[in-house]
Amino acid sequence: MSKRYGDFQAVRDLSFEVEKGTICGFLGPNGAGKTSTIRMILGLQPATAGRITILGADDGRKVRDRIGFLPEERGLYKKMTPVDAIAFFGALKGLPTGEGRRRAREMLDAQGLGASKRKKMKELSKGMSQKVQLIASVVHRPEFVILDEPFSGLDPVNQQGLEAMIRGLAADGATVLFSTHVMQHAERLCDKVVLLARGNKAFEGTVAEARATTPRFLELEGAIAPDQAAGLPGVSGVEVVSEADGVRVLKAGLVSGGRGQDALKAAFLNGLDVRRFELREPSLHDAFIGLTGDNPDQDQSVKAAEAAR
Ligand SMILES: Nc1ncnc2c1ncn2[C@@H]1O[C@H](COP(=O)(O)OP(=O)(O)OP(=O)(O)O)[C@@H](O)[C@H]1O
Repeated sequence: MSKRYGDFQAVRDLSFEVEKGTICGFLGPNGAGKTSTIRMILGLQPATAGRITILGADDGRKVRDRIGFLPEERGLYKKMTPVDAIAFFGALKGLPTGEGRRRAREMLDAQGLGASKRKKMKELSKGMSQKVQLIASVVHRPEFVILDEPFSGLDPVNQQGLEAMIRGLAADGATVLFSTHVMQHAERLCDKVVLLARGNKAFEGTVAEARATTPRFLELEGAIAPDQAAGLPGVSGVEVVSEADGVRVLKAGLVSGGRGQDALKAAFLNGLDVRRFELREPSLHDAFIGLTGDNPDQDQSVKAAEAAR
């Protein structure tokens, strides 16, 4: 599918599949087109071109009661208790209120939020209310769960809690699609990732397959010049990561089949001042940069606005 807003092409010829019962990460910087795509999947906004199939339907609205959605813009009624808020969202999906309240209590207990059951939403911390909102979006036990940037604004402990919740949903048989610009979450959670940059799909496959697209590299630290590192066997492309008082941290790419120990041996024989030497496997973050040339931490809507000016 594709999406245009006036002259601006937000999503271009995007195509991907999410297999039943898997966790799929939809990854890209802010402004890459993730929310636009999710809104098209849900039938909340029309595609400019293309089509989707979700749970056998050609429009997300036709199967809305079988889908759970956590939007990027969050907010639950501040004066409600978590139990009431969760049951309310369940009722919107056809779940009887009594059953919604029963499930809400059970799920809040399971998430360690039992003590907050009688508080008002406005009294909860951001991490707690985000967990409540996730529970509210899945209390009707949807087959397909779509989460837009579920980790944003959470501290590492709450992020871990949320990761565990997402794993639990998949373990219970749900299919999960979540968007994020933080690659580490996807690295830990996903069966599959779809990488999006400036509205274009850059990659679809497993995390291991994504990593394999990017060469391994060496990290060298010491009083070494980039061209000295570039002369080591198996090394291709050297960039300076940092430099202070003549000591540099260098990132040196390894050619396919290049061996770290050959480079280390040569560095030793050449008398290079190497104080730290590490062979690094590329992370998903490295793979994203390698595949797209973009940094996932950089907001692309800003770039898009600049380009339009
Ligand atoms: N209704 C709209 N009208 C015009 N431009 C829009 C509209 N919605 C999104 N855009 C633009 O389309 C691009 C993609 O936005 P989108 O929200 O889909 O990206 P995203 O990857 O979800 O990022 P974020 O996480 O920041 O929402 C951005 O440049 C954004 O400014």
